[in-house]
Amino acid sequence: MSDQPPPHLPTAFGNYQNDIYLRALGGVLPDLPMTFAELEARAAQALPPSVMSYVAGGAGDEATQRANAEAFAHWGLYPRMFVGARERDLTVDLFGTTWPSPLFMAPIGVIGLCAQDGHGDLATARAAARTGVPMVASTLGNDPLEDVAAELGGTPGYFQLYTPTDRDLAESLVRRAENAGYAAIVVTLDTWVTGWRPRDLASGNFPQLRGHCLANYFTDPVFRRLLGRHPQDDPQGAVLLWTRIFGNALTWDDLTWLRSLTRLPLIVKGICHPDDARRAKDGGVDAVYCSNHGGRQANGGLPALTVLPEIVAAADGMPVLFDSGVRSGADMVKALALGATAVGLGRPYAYGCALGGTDGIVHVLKSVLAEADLIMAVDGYPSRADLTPDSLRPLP
Ligand SMILES: Cc1cc2nc3c(=O)[nH]c(=O)nc-3n(C[C@H](O)[C@H](O)[C@H](O)COP(=O)(O)O)c2cc1C
Ligand SMILES: O=C(O)C(=O)c1ccccc1
Repeated sequence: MSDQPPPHLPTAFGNYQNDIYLRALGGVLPDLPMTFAELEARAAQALPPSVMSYVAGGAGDEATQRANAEAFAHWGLYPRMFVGARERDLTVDLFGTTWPSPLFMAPIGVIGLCAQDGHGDLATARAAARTGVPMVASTLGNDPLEDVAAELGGTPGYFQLYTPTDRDLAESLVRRAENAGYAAIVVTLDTWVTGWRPRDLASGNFPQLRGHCLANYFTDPVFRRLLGRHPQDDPQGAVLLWTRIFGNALTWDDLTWLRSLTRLPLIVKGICHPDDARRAKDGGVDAVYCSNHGGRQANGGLPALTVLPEIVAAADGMPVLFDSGVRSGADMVKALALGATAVGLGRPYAYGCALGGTDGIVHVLKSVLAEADLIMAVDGYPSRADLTPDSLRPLP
């Protein structure tokens, strides 16, 4: 059999579909799930219950978490015919770099624990290297940020900063990220304190308190100075110190300092009010990141997708990154149509990691991209620029 795809089947990202059908002709069926529902169900069987609870759970009765995903169903894409969208261009330029598509991996602090070997951060970076899908590496890694960066190949990585109370430690983390080659700093604003998470509370489950995912702190010279000894010599003291310095309730006055920390592009994550987007822009950030942390932090909030158009309007041409509730290529296309510059995938790739490490993540990324690409093909939107709010109609 020729390995050229039949001409009526898609090219580019949609090629993943060809791969699957062609392998099936050779008798090999996919061993990884093809839907989010199955991905989540199988991850629940593969992961230790404590890790599954932490990843899948959210704040309160998880109404906001569910609403994030359901918000996508309130929009439908108009199909357009006679467009001949034989080739799709999903590329996007961010801060002078061209990404192959607007999809990226959102920071997930316990991704390390999702992999069987405890190195999910490295698995994520390797998936980024294999797919070209950029990764935002969390402060809360199981492997040091330098080791993660070393696995990225040529794919861009951003470093997500949880701003500690100690400014020297914040600066040290940022300097390390710069030296390791990260291309932007993402400061997360909505998680200086942990939200009310009943699933984890019921089992007293908080991985960091057991010393997990603190590698960036334990390897940091400023952290070690504050601790006064090597973290290995005092693991309990090290975790205790972490609980004291982890979160800083920042105010707008701190933005000047944050901006002064780096010449890399600065992105603020957790922006869900247009006034905050405007003020962040005035404060010199390079992009805002519209997200409600996947409903993990505050229940009773607005779905992130619902506020996205207001954030895009307020950002007034500045890039807007988006996540919270993206489960499929269709979701990705809708977020783009509502004005997102780039779209972050969260829990789905964590489940992929749980089921197959790097291969599992690559499968999830390729599936989302293939579906998005095929929707743009079938519905006649050959490029991101063709996807506008007018491409969507609200459902009753
Ligand atoms: C298990 C888990 C850990 C997370 N850790 C971080 C983190 O360290 N830093 C951060 O900015 N966001 C973190 N997030 C939030 C994600 O970046 C993203 O906003 C969220 O997953 C989007 O929601 P969704 O996964 O339901 O689509 C985490 C999310 C999950 C599920
Ligand atoms: O679990 C999270 O979503 C997360 O990012 C976090 C990190 C540290 C403390 C609390 C929550």
